[in-house]
Amino acid sequence: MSISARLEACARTFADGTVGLHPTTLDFPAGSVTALLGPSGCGKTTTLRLLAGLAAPDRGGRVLFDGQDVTRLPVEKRGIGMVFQGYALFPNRDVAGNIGFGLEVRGVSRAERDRRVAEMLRLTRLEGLASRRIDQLSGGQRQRVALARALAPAPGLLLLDEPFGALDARLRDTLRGELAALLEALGVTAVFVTHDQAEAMALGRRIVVMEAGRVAQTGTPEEVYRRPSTRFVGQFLGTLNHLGQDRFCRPEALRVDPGGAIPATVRACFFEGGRYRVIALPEGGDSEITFEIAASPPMPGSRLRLAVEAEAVLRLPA
Ligand SMILES: Nc1ncnc2c1ncn2[C@@H]1O[C@H](COP(=O)(O)OP(=O)(O)OP(=O)(O)O)[C@@H](O)[C@H]1O
Repeated sequence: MSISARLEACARTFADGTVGLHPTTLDFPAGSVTALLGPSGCGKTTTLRLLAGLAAPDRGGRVLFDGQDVTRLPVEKRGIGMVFQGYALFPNRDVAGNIGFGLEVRGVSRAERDRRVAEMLRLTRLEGLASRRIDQLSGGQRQRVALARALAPAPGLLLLDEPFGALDARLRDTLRGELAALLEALGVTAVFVTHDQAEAMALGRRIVVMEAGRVAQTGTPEEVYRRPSTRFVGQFLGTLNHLGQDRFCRPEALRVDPGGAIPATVRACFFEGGRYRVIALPEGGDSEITFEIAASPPMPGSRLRLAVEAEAVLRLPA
């Protein structure tokens, strides 16, 4: 059964006076998948640790699970699953032994444990590897074992800290897709930390963008990408073209148009598989802008005119 979680006026100040998180209230509805996204040091891990019970909020802050105050409940009593960086699997246990660990600790019967482990092996596509030792697995397989181990006791809340951080780009893509499908199938409330905007968009039904220990914006991937509330959020979620003053737009809002209002000189053009990405310098402007075209790449040095969709212009304060 998935649970709802809430951080209420939670702040976290460290012994040396560093503020990891300013007072923050955040809701994680039952069954939701939320990405905590932001640059290094913005407070993502601190937020996750407060949910986990690995850190306590400053006075006045409360952590609620299904409306119940769990602020003082230790991590092992919170009924959560965790996949943290480094995932620390037990090297002296095989795959099945790792996955079944949490169930063993809880005193689950042997038969039920075997049934649950088999189900997890199937869900994480590790069938056939049950009796392999951890050091005989690839990075991606280890990551799946860590996930299966966290999910085996059917936690109400799953917390993941940069779960795919150590893996190469292709494997990350594959695992991301698998994790999205798995979370959907299990309906578990999940919160994961990432500094990778593509990962946040691919996995999170909801993104919480953080900046300097505060929540900068919360919304669906589409909302935060298309309607960023600040320049920081806009820039963090992808390319943001500066059109002058407080006007900005995404690359896809620009198109080549002989009658367009923006004359520009092409600086560079990159083939990106399905399309070309073009960098150009607007006449009289000092910041380059980026747009995309499907065919007929322009030569560097050539001049063209660009039109911008009026509805797609973003007005963002500095
Ligand atoms: N034990 C600590 N003592 C003092 N400051 C700390 C401590 N732990 C974290 N911080 C500081 O709190 C801030 C938030 O840290 P946090 O680990 O939450 O960031 P993060 O967004 O997860 O970063 P990263 O992506 O680099 O892991 C940072 O400025 C960090 O240096």
